[in-house]
Amino acid sequence: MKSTFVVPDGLEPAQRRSDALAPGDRMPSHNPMCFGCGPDAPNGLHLDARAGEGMAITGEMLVEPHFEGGPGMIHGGILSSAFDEIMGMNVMLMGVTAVTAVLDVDFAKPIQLGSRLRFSTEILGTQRRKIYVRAVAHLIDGDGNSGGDTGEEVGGAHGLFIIVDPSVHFRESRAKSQFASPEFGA
Ligand SMILES: CCCCCCCCCCCC(=O)SCCNC(=O)CCNC(=O)[C@H](O)C(C)(C)COP(=O)(O)OP(=O)(O)OC[C@H]1O[C@@H](n2cnc3c(N)ncnc32)[C@H](O)[C@@H]1OP(=O)(O)O
Repeated sequence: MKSTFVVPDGLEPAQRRSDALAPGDRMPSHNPMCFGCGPDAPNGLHLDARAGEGMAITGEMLVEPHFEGGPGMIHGGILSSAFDEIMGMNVMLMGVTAVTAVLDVDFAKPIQLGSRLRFSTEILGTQRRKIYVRAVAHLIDGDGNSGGDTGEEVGGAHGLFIIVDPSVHFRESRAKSQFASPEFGA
């Protein structure tokens, strides 16, 4: 992965919450209307994420026709959103609420509409409220059911997430949401 993102030395290892999902379990959406993972978001990415081993998760996504940027190609903002979401879901393994402060994306290869992408992401470590995450995206091989990451690597990303108190962070915005949750202070 090509990147100028600096991951500091001496990070603390991230701790998986004691009741985190088992490897292979589907990760629930944190908000049904979320553009990235929400099943009810009409034009969303509908990322399907699974818990992995340790501090890793995986996710899959179909590059839908309405994700077009250049002719026949994925829009760069869509790939960025997918990385943002899958890394944000990765952070949920820790049992904290965190928001993205920095997103660094390597658009390594063009991605055509109709492709299926597989994301692999892991938490690199923490420093106070900061959580450092890295992800890569591969094309899923032609048979459509490999589920592996043996296809071509088409992108990579780093994210810096900051732990927040959801009842404070979403206090003013939550009334605008179509989804109300006690976690957001509703
Ligand atoms: C179940 C519910 C799920 C809830 C949500 C799950 C979402 C999943 C996926 C989607 C994720 C998103 O897109 S979230 C949406 C996009 N992101 C946002 O809207 C965030 C908007 N920005 C903010 O609200 C704020 O800037 C924060 C919260 C990120 C930081 O503000 P703060 O709380 O005042 O913290 P602050 O003291 O400034 O910084 C804390 C530490 O982070 C460092 N830091 C802060 N920003 C940066 C930065 N840009 N670059 C480098 N470092 C930074 C500081 O130096 C400091 O380090 P040190 O002094 O400790 O060294």
